Amino acid sequence: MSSILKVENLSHKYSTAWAIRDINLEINQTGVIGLLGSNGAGKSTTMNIICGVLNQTQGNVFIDGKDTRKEAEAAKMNIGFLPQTPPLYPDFTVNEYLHYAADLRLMNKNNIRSAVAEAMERTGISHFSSRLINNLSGGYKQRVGIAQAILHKPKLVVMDEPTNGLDPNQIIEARKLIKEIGKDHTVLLSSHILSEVHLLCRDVIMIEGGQIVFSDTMDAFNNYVQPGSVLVRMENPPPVSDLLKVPGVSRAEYLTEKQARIYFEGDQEVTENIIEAGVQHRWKIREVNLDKNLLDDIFKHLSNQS
Ligand SMILES: Nc1ncnc2c1ncn2[C@@H]1O[C@H](COP(=O)(O)OP(=O)(O)OP(=O)(O)O)[C@@H](O)[C@H]1O
Repeated sequence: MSSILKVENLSHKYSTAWAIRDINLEINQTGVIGLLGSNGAGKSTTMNIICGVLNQTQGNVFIDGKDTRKEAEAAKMNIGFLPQTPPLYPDFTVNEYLHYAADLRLMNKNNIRSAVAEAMERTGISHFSSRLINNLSGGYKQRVGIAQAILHKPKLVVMDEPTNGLDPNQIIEARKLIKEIGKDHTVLLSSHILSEVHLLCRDVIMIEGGQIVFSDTMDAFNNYVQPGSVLVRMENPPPVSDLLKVPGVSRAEYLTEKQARIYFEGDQEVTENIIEAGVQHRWKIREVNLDKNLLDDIFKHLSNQS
């Protein structure tokens, strides 16, 4: 049987500089696979090539055994793509837009109506089907973006930083939906947020400087990475004693008036606990990030090993 995704010696050069070099990957199962890397690591370039939006300089991509260059149409039947900026038309209603997306995918006309209804149902947007996309919140716009990516039931769904720009509540909802979609699709999700990859992914591929520096299961990754702290920025910051009440938090300190460094041990769900406590107690969390220095250390550590 063909792999769902196979990438062979993929390299890409923008004008003179190589953005990615010799990327090799093979994915055979459903589930969420994280493509983790810092800004500029080469995630979007890799994803854009996989999805046929960008032509590679060298190498091959096969989706369900179909070469994306030689059999582009057949390969695209099994790809759903949510780019960093979802390709939405603000003047369309949700229903019109999804019908249009189905047409673009050359779906059988007889199946479109039921496929659109199913995708809306799955992403929780059926009640907004007649609403103009322009009038939706960021979180709902993202759901429409996800709906267009799963409309034709592709084997592979590629999502480029899907929680970027969402508020903490919307992030929780989007992650739930992505996890759900991973149950019966292969989802390749890029992120520079380590805690997000921890929460969602079964396997992780780490890319740095355009090259893969790690590719294995989440469990194997955890042996390398012991995230010990997150940085949390809040509009309405509580006293340290309240932060310590969040399950899993071992220590907390304020770096500035509104930014705390929160330490934890072992529990990968702790960022979710912090976000939930923030919503409950109205701390108005604006940002939750793994300590940037720590992430850089991990990249350095992994890069040196390869
Ligand atoms: N259109 C372009 N022209 C020239 N260089 C580019 C272009 N797009 C990306 N690059 C460069 O290629 C490298 C990889 O960028 P890419 O956008 O793939 O990284 P990324 O991991 O997705 O980063 P981010 O999280 O910031 O989107 C970077 O050095 C970037 O500056």
